[in-house]
Amino acid sequence: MAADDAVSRSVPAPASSPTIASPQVGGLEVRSVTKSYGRRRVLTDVSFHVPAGRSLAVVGANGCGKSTLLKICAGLVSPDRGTVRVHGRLGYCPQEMGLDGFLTSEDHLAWFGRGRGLSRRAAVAEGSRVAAALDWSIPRRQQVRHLSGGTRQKLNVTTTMLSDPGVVLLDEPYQGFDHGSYLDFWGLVDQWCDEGRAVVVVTHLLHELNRVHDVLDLSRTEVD
Ligand SMILES: Nc1ncnc2c1ncn2[C@@H]1O[C@H](COP(=O)(O)OP(=O)(O)OP(=O)(O)O)[C@@H](O)[C@H]1O
Repeated sequence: MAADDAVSRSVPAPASSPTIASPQVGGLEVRSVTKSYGRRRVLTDVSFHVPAGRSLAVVGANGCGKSTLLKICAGLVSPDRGTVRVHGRLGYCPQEMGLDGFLTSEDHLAWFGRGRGLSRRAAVAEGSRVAAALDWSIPRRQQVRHLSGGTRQKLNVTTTMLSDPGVVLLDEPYQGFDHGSYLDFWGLVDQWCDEGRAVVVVTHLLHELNRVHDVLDLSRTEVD
């Protein structure tokens, strides 16, 4: 594989301190990414750049490759060609939630927080701040399988932010949110940009495109 074809990402050293760090400044550069599944070409020569403090919405018809593109950016799927460069720590909020129904929300925060060296108490405190911004008060003992779908999705977003990512990848993250939480979510995107993060949101909601800085329409593969 030629150097230019490799997926490269900068991986930060593990946090040595359990204290809460200041927000990461991040950026994402995608160049000429092409991907097929078998004979089916899903992405052709996709390029874009999300600098620190900017947000990008990825839109397009069902099956045009939005989730595949995000998985490539997250390093979960390899492109056939092209490069992805991630500056800063990466946070990925997948469409299929990686939650364990028999654990509580606090267990999840402690679990994800360990990746950054946070104590359970610090992880719950930090997670509670994100949750509060989504108008959610984290229940102490309820197992995740007993939460509503929208509430599980809030936990999905909250755990994503526990790594204090510089680059935030969100795949239709507001599914099941009530209207107020949905508006809160877009307010959070603004806040994350103000903090210097680079934010990518896969969305079908075209009337919200004025909430982001840039739009990548995979049906056309151009950045407006
Ligand atoms: N692991 C896989 N193996 C084979 N085909 C796949 C795989 N993952 C996705 N596909 C196919 O690739 C195409 C793009 O899928 P993808 O999920 O990226 O689209 P999408 O734009 O996110 O769709 P949606 O808007 O419905 O969520 C689809 O035709 C899908 O069936």
